[in-house]
Amino acid sequence: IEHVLVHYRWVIVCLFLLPASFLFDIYMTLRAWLIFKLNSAPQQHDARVKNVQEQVRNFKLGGSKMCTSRPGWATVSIRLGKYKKNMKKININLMDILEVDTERKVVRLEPLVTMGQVTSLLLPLGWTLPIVPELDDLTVGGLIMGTGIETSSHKYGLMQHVCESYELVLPDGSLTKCSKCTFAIIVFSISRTENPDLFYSVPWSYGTLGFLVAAEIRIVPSKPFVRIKYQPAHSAGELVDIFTKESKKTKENDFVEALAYSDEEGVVMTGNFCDIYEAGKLNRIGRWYKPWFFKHVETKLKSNESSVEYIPLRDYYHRHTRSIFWELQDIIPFGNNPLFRLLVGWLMPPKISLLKLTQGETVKRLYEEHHVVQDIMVPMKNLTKCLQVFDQEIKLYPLWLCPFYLPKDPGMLAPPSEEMYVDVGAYGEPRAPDFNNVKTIRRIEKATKDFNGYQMLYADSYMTREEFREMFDHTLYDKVRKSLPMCEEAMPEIYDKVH
Ligand SMILES: Cc1cc2nc3c(=O)[nH]c(=O)nc-3n(C[C@H](O)[C@H](O)[C@H](O)COP(=O)(O)OP(=O)(O)OC[C@H]3O[C@@H](n4cnc5c(N)ncnc54)[C@H](O)[C@@H]3O)c2cc1C
Ligand SMILES: NC(=O)C1=CN([C@@H]2O[C@H](COP(=O)(O)OP(=O)(O)OC[C@H]3O[C@@H](n4cnc5c(N)ncnc54)[C@H](OP(=O)(O)O)[C@@H]3O)[C@@H](O)[C@H]2O)C=CC1
Ligand SMILES: CC(C)=CCC[C@@H](C)[C@H]1CC[C@@]2(C)C3=C(CC[C@]12C)[C@@]1(C)CC[C@H](O)C(C)(C)[C@@H]1CC3
Repeated sequence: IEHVLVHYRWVIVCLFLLPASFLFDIYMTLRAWLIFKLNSAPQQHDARVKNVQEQVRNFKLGGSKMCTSRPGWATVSIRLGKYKKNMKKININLMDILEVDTERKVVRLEPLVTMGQVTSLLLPLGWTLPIVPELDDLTVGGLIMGTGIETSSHKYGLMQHVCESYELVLPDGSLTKCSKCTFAIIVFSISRTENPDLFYSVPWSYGTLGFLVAAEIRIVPSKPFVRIKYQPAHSAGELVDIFTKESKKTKENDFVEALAYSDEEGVVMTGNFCDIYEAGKLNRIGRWYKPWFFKHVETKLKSNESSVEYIPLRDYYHRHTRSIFWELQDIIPFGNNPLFRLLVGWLMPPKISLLKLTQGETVKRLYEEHHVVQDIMVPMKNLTKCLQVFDQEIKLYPLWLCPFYLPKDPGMLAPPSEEMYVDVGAYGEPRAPDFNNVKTIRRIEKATKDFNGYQMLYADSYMTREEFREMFDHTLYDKVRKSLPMCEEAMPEIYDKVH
């Protein structure tokens, strides 16, 4: 049965999930279109927020705590969110783009707006978010309460570093706005002044301080294409050298990313916005019949020379969406076959939420035992050692390498000094002979802590509460939880949601 479930999962996926994903997308597109034509989103926002406040005010203290009502299967994470079972679920039905203000260079978004929605709206206007995490279905709320990273992060940092303000319904039902500025502004019905402590403790808080109802995120001008340069490397030293050097060029490179295909080979990609492309070098990698991006990049290893291509901006942002990084090859083994792409490619990828909903206990257990999904964020100077640990412990390729700048802001991440970090992402089936899910991941978590690094918390974490508190600085978080009325009684702690 296990063999059939794993090797023939594609039958269910191709016959049922792909058409279902397609119908769901049509529904969402029609809905967004209708809302914009009726121009109703901004007017309905205040009423919807009042509804969230009412639900929170109706919560009775004692025993259970509060979380959002978003079902576990709908989220972009490995978790099913079992903690939600016994909690009071607050329905946050806020999924619209409220305002695009090109003068102040900010966009005001509701928490269920997805990255796919943002790029289809902003790019035609010539604007973009400084950081656009690449999976279409990632939401603003999840990326702010968790974290978000992209290949422009070497310039801008993480999602939290490009946010201007958050509007939250607090555990006592009051509405507040917080931002990093220290001067007081009173906006509409929002009665409190800006609260920088709250602002800095929201990222990585996983919805344990209150409910996000809107956020202002910076926007930057965009251009229609990305000029991308592929630099193949044929030793680990060369890969780390080129990657480190390119990540430091924050002015010259708009995007930096690398894929390591083995312990000795990888390709570093640097990208720049541009208005026009050279004839014959345009590659619309987002088209349904094109090869999966990571397979396309792998072909660059055949040569020692670097090469250049032009990719439409939206195709670039969502370059890993069609193959769900490299996860889809395990689910539909022939998904990258040219004939399959030509005939069925336009239905791809299946929605992650539908895959989760239909996966069943056995597949879930098999994934838990024989699959790794981890993103580890370490200082760039420790990258070589980190790659060695990954090779020894899990031997899983490709690895995703994404640089990001980490300032020394207050909050959960307290790096010893501000510096360039790198996110090392491992997604797939490990080939290390001694792999044991819990033991191996615990060893990787320990190494991460020794490197002054952080584990991304959408994935499985096996740290004890003490280890978790050593990795993430809870000083400000604890202070804010104490100061917010009813917070400690009504909201769970981060650890209780993510461990
Ligand atoms: C509040 C608001 C104000 C705007 N103001 C201007 C303006 O002043 N000048 C200007 O040139 N453009 C403005 N736009 C952007 C405008 O939506 C785009 O130009 C858009 O692409 C219009 O073309 P369309 O109606 O054919 O697009 P559509 O096909 O209707 O939309 C394009 C994509 O945008 C997304 N989308 C559209 N509306 C919404 C919404 N309300 N919530 C969430 N997602 C949505 C959808 O995902 C869709 O796929 C504004 C958008 C909004 C939401
Ligand atoms: N490139 C990248 O940066 C990528 C990032 N990710 C990760 O994926 C996750 C995002 O996935 P997504 O499905 O969008 O989010 P989720 O629904 O998984 O939400 C993540 C957390 O944010 C909380 N949250 C979400 N919305 C609100 C809100 N309005 N108010 C209060 N709390 C809220 C949730 O709380 P609750 O538990 O109460 O529901 C949950 O704990 C992030 O953790 C991100 O780090 C994944 C892939 C790529
Ligand atoms: C920081 C970055 C770039 C993170 C990328 C993370 C992705 C690779 C993760 C996020 C959600 C994720 C864990 C998921 C899966 C693969 C890896 C994903 C896509 C899959 C699709 C694997 C197959 C599983 O049966 C199941 C459907 C449950 C999950 C769903 C979530």
